[in-house]
Amino acid sequence: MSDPRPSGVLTSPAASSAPASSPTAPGTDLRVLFRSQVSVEELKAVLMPFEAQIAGHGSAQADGQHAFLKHKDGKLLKPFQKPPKGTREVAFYRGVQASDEPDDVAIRAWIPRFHGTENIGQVDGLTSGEQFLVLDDVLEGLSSPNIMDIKIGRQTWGPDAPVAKRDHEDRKYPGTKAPLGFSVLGIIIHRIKDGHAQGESIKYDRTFGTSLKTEDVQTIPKVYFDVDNTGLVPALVEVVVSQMKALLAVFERQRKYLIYASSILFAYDAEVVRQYLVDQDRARLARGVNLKLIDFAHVFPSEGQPDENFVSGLKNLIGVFESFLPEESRLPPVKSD
Ligand SMILES: O=P(O)(O)O[C@@H]1[C@@H](OP(=O)(O)O)[C@H](OP(=O)(O)O)[C@H](O)[C@H](OP(=O)(O)O)[C@H]1OP(=O)(O)O
Ligand SMILES: Nc1ncnc2c1ncn2[C@@H]1O[C@H](COP(=O)(O)OP(=O)(O)O)[C@@H](O)[C@H]1O
Repeated sequence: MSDPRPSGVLTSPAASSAPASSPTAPGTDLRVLFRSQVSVEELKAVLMPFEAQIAGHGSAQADGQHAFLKHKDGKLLKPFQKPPKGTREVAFYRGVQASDEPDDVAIRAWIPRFHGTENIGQVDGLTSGEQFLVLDDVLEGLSSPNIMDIKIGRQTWGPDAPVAKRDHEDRKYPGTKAPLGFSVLGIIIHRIKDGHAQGESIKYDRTFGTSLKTEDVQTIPKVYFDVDNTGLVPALVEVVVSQMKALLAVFERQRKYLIYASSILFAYDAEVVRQYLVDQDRARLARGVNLKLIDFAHVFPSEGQPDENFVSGLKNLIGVFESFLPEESRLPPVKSD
């Protein structure tokens, strides 16, 4: 991947959603950092490439340009997509975070915390900046994160999409998108070997998901939980399934949004699984699993309708994971009211 680190900084208070009196100490808060003119070297000392970006614009499996960045303080910088996608995504994060409506409060628990936007650009007198969303990193605190990005929905385009985009999207991931309503964009795992979680990672790029046949969908949990190497750990699958069911319950209830082309980002800590295999501490195992919904470039008002496209895709995905569990460990179905 080419080095996506910026070559300079553009201060842009107008683009930031942070209050003018950001309370964090200088040097630890992005808004403080970007308001003062800092050198390229200072900037490179606090911003790093984000190696765990599976999919999306700027990922290694796309063009590697305009990629996510990781700040030393743990936050992620996601490049702002061209309008209307970037503006829609920012409006969604702001709306959900500012609202007291029950649907928003429920959804808030399932999306990364949003910390406003920032601009980074050239310091050359005539600046041209790149705008970023500042987000919590779903992988924060996981020492050997095993991650998977699954886009939910048979329809992955919004009502504003031209016919060519609809057709192009509808043809992708043929084994899962049309028949089941989800697409595996990629997986990264850290293998547990000789009693420890390895630093080296194994990556499955989008060709895993695009070439997956409908009859082979059980390969998804098999690969993600590295079953050929670790064996099946039913407690781990149970925690993941119970989080998926809790997310499903929120989406069966909510009547505010139609969310197209968003993904569930699955994350668990292979190191925590290794410890679980030694001491069977289920509470710590559960704390080592984190599922969040990401990518809100195609969110539209639902005007009182349920988001059937999202709900049916997620139900099918839960079915795939559940049927991977031994019969006796399957969880009861979620009640929608
Ligand atoms: O080729 P495109 O133009 O449809 O690019 C897709 C992106 O659309 P955009 O260019 O932003 O309108 C598209 O972005 P959106 O979902 O439209 O935001 C995805 O990144 C898609 O990749 P995948 O389906 O997630 O594997 C991208 O698809 P691939 O590049 O993987 O085909
Ligand atoms: N909050 C986050 N925490 C950790 N990783 C993330 C987060 N948001 C996105 N990612 C990573 O970045 C990739 C692309 O994210 P996404 O929001 O889908 O970008 P795009 O809008 O360019 O498609 C995901 O596949 C995931 O690996």
